[in-house]
Amino acid sequence: MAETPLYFSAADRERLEPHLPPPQSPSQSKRTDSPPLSSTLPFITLTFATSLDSALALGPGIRTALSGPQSKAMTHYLRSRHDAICVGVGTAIADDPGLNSRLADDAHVSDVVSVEDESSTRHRIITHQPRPVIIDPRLRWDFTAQSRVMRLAREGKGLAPYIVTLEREPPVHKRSILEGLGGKFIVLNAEQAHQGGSSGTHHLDWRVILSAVRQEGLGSIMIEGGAEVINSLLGENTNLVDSVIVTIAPTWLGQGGVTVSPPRTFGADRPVARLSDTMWLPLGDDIVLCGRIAR
Ligand SMILES: NC(=O)C1=CN([C@@H]2O[C@H](COP(=O)(O)OP(=O)(O)OC[C@H]3O[C@@H](n4cnc5c(N)ncnc54)[C@H](O)[C@@H]3O)[C@@H](O)[C@H]2O)C=CC1
Ligand SMILES: Nc1nc(O)c(N)c(N[C@@H]2O[C@H](COP(=O)(O)O)[C@@H](O)[C@H]2O)n1
Repeated sequence: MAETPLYFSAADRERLEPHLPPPQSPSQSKRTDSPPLSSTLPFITLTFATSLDSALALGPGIRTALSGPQSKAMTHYLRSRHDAICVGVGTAIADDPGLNSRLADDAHVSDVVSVEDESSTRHRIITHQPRPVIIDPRLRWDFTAQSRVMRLAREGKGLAPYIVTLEREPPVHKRSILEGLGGKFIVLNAEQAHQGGSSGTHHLDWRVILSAVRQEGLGSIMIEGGAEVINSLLGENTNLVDSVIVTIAPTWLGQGGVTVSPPRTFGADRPVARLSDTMWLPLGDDIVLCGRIAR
């Protein structure tokens, strides 16, 4: 079924600009005073949609629409303004996500081409697509050529993922699907990647993950989720985060949801993290909160 076109106005783009990475191509932004990209890490935007009770989804494995059409368009604009889009394997398994930008072309996006899908229907799409990056240390995601992100890559509407893993020898048939579409496995060195040097856990040092992303030539990354990813970045890795953009939907999902609530890294008497330089952008029924982690 055809999706409603996603439009994001020029005025709202201007308001978001101070919270976005430096533009990489002329069509991505009008901003010209951008600082140079860090050489070792990409610009990192943490972004997700939450309910009023801090839930990302109704429950584990349940794909849950929180964003309305306007804030969804904002997210797809963000996708068009980053080189990469990252989710944990839990999200890849639960959602079978597309992880592309499906923003409708308009006067403000010049990177537009016309493509034909498998049913010979023509679509106009933007050509700057983010590279999906899936964090999957033990290769739990049993993707196929029909997984949504692979189909979109095949149709020229998105890019095939880079899968960050510790598994040195990913299955040959998986490698062939991935590489046939332009994706790849990024195999990390287990000794370097384990936080605290303990290779008994599957918890990897975000700095190592993100350096590997940067080494692929990706200068900016939006990290969308899910809960485990967001909680670990807000809990003990806030120093890595350049910008936070949260869509708040006026709904309560109720108990049992997949929630954002980072661990108390500084003890029980201090907040874990707080935003400064905040900007609130109402979009339809939702509100989008932008800010930086207060240092
Ligand atoms: N509302 C929203 O904006 C979003 C909602 N979601 C929802 O979140 C849910 C999935 O969340 P979770 O189950 O928490 O899964 P998740 O997507 O956070 O993935 C967790 C898994 O990723 C891997 N991982 C993450 N960080 C790692 C690290 N530092 N080192 C090594 N491995 C790491 C591990 O294998 C871990 O089990 C889904 O229901 C999805 O729909 C996901 C993204 C955005
Ligand atoms: N911004 C936002 N709003 C919601 O309501 C959501 N459920 C999500 N989820 C994230 O978007 C991914 C799905 O993307 P596709 O539409 O399949 O491209 C999902 O996997 C979450 O990362 N985000």
